Amino acid sequence: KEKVEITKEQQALMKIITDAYNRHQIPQDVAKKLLQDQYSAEENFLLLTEMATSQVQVLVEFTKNIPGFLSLDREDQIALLKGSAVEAMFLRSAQVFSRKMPSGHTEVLEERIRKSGISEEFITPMFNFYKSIGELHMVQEEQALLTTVTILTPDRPYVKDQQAVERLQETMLDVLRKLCVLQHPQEPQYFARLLGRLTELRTLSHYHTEMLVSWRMNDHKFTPLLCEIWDV
Ligand SMILES: N#Cc1ccccc1NC(=O)[C@H](C1CCCCC1)n1c(-c2ccc(Cl)cc2)nc2cc(F)c(F)cc21
Repeated sequence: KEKVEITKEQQALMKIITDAYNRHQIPQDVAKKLLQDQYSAEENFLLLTEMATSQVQVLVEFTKNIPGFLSLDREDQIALLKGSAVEAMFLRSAQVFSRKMPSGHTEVLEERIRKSGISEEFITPMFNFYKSIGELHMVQEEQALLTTVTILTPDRPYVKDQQAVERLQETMLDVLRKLCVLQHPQEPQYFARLLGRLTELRTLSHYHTEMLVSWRMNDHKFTPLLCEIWDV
């Protein structure tokens, strides 16, 4: 049984990424708002576009702290951001949903989201994903590294130097793999399960345009940044 050991450099890398991930989070907590009041479909849609817009802004700031990201070709940096923004948003939403809350709060939050204006057909796949993320009980380092691995996906549209992105992603995957073995020694398949969630995440993200345009209201307004990032 080979001894899994995180090197000093990998330890430093993990700290940089986890600190940046925690630093670059949206200030106002959307879960708290949703738990406090019930909003109309219009108000919820506006809240979503505000959350998503600031989520993209914090994502840009976060990527600047990924060692090696700024050394990538500038256009490839943009392609990676554009290609991962929706997945990062659902990953963040899943992590918000999976947070430990006082008893009964998760149920209220789920109910509020079910009634927020999202079309029925997307509710089940979305909550299936959220619950499968919750079951993993990720530590914050795993959450930060999983988001980083998602951003560093080489086969996003328009990425020119895929090898450079692949090298960076492999560096992060190696740290994540070791961390999973050390954090979940009783579950050798944990790392594989974690990566399996990224497949579910990509599938869910394919629905995002449909989810937005089918929000139960008329006249869906988007911010210019969201028009850039979302295919709306
Ligand atoms: N965007 C975004 C975002 C960024 C950071 C943190 C949470 C975010 N998510 C959000 O604000 C939305 C709210 C926005 C108001 C109306 C109800 C959903 N959201 C989503 C959800 C994101 C997208 C799409 Cl199409 C459907 C749903 N799944 C959530 C799960 C949670 F537990 C949670 F609290 C909030 C959640």
